[in-house]
Amino acid sequence: MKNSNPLKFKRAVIVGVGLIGSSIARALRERGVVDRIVGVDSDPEILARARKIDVIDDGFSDLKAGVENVDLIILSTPVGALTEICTTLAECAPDGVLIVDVGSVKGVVAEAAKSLPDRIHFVPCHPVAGTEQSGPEAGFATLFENRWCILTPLERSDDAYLDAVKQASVLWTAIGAEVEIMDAAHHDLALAVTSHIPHLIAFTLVGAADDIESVAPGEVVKYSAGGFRDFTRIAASDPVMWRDVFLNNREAVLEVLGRFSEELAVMQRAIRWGDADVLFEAFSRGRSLRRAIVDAGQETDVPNFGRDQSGDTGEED
Ligand SMILES: NC(=O)C1=CN([C@@H]2O[C@H](COP(=O)(O)OP(=O)(O)OC[C@H]3O[C@@H](n4cnc5c(N)ncnc54)[C@H](O)[C@@H]3O)[C@@H](O)[C@H]2O)C=CC1
Ligand SMILES: O=C(O)C(=O)Cc1ccc(O)cc1
Repeated sequence: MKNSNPLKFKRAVIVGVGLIGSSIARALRERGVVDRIVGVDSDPEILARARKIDVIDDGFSDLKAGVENVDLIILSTPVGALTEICTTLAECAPDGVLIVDVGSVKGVVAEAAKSLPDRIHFVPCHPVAGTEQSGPEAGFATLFENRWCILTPLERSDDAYLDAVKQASVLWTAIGAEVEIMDAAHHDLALAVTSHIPHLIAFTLVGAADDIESVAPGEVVKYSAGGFRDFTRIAASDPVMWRDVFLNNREAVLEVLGRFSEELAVMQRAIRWGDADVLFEAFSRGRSLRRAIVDAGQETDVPNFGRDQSGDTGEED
């Protein structure tokens, strides 16, 4: 089933037809990269919904049935499901097939991929693009445009595998992403800083505000200011997906959390003792980093960011 043209696949299967899976399906279709897209999902209702909006041509609850005759497999389930999926694919994936995943953690994916024989080419990937929403209706074709996709190739150096890494890279480029290659451990530490801990802080802050809400009923919602609203958007992210991220990136997250707690203690002390310089210095660093991100064009401009009511993006020109 090997496809000689990296930009044209005959039949792709999306395993997990949610936000990311459906966004990839839409993007692949729009760019003419695949002829036919089938979906596999453990939830039959998701398959029915995805078919209704034409994200997939056909749907299967059974992974074995779904991967028949495919030349591209895209795994877009929560990361906790990947080990079992790989065990199944080891038996039933067609020879020479390219597999990519989209998981937010990569060390665990490399472990899961160890069950696969070398006749199957799995290239772990992480598109660093998304929203707080879930499900097939939430996806959109432009999600990956001008966003990074990090590839963390397995420790294989045979030609067939190196070719698969190139194909994966071309695939992401074809749907608008910029590709970077790094090792899985580095990825997991970097993303703990830039994504996992920020989500943990948002979940914790919003949870704490909800507790305080019971002291002053209605006030958290009534007086929620822009900053808090931004946190609530992030805290609205899928609980299954994020449970799996924290269960599977424990070491890196705990390392970064330790550093964060130290910084928080410094701020606590500065506030207690009225240390204006420490506070000013810390807040200035925050502003500079934000400017660097905006200048690099990495600020997301996706719908439903909860900013449309006031029209205020909180952005400086
Ligand atoms: N949401 C985001 O912003 C981003 C998510 N990711 C990664 O993408 C993956 C998917 O996330 P979303 O699309 O947001 O989730 P989602 O909840 O929208 O979709 C996940 C789908 O997988 C299905 N599923 C769960 N277990 C399954 C199994 N064993 N077999 C088949 N289907 C199964 C669910 O029924 C659901 O339809 C996760 O691994 C996440 O870490 C990566 C980048 C961004
Ligand atoms: O919605 C947001 O702010 C995100 O940060 C989306 C996101 C979630 C998980 C990822 O692995 C990558 C991107």
